[in-house]
Amino acid sequence: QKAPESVSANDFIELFAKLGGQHPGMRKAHARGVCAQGVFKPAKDALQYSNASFLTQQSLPAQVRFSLGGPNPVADERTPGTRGIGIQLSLPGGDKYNITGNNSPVFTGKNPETFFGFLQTLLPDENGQANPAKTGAYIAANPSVQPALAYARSNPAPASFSRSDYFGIHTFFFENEQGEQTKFRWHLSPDAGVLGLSEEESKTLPPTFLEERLTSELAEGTVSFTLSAAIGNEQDSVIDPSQQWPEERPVITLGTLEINQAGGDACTAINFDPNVVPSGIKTSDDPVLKMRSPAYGISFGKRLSQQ
Ligand code: HEM
Repeated sequence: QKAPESVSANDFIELFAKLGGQHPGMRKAHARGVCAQGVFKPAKDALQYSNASFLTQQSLPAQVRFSLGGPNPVADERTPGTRGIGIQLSLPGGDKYNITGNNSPVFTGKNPETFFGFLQTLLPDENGQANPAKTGAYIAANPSVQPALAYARSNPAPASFSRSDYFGIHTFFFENEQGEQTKFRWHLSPDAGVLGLSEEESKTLPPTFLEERLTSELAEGTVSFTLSAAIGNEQDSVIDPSQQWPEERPVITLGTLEINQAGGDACTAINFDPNVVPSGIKTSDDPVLKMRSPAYGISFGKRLSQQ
């Protein structure tokens, strides 16, 4: 029932394989997904907090990947659970800004150890069976996993990648000319509105429908999202991704993401590590955010060499 004292990025990669099998050449998490391309049009609101030069641009090219959480490359898309987005903006001068989030505002645990301990309870027992009692006991003993699990229970499977919210979860900072920092958490919301899949509709769909649905939506027009940022207060946690900030925080618009094409493999060679940020944006010391760099790096290296 206790989280391990320490875990490494490689421990995660090995645990993902134990939970979901070996899938050479695939991402070790969020294995199922679809590439997309579009443009990001920055809004000017954040210029009051940040000297990030990309905010003054009209439009930036965006490489995108929508995905399902977990290591299973043929995961059933009709079931509720994690959906993700990776966005890589290319800035003038060659810098990149990676914006990678999930359809939950909170993470399953206050640190990598707590998340790891939770995942370990999902491994089959010596008799090859799942042990929900073990998972239940762990959840009770580790309250920081509870908000994310509660959110997941109330969140139906999205009807489309274009009809889900995505959240950055971690705290980041805007930084201005004087080096002053303002903490924020980002949220990407679909301009067509959030829409969950009804049970009835899910019965009529094949296990994989999200790529085709996105492609047909794009045949009819652009799919767009608004990226916004909640501005944190003194007391809002910087390092704990399991704690949601209060709803009433002021929100500013960062820009609009317009997707205009999907499919292909342009995103295969992209590592959407969210620690890659341009000047004017800073990462926080959230230990989960920090763990993502080495974990994504290992997965990226392995999958590009067909491991
Ligand atoms: C300890 C915590 C975490 C670990 C160990 C982890 C691990 C991984 C790994 C290994 C990949 C595959 C990377 C690649 O091969 O390119 C991945 C992808 C991804 N992760 Fe995480 N992750 C963690 C936390 C998070 C959090 C907090 C979020 C959401 C805010 C998130 C969202 C995503 C998304 C959206 C992708 C897919 C990116 C793509 O399409 O390439 N992960 N993660």
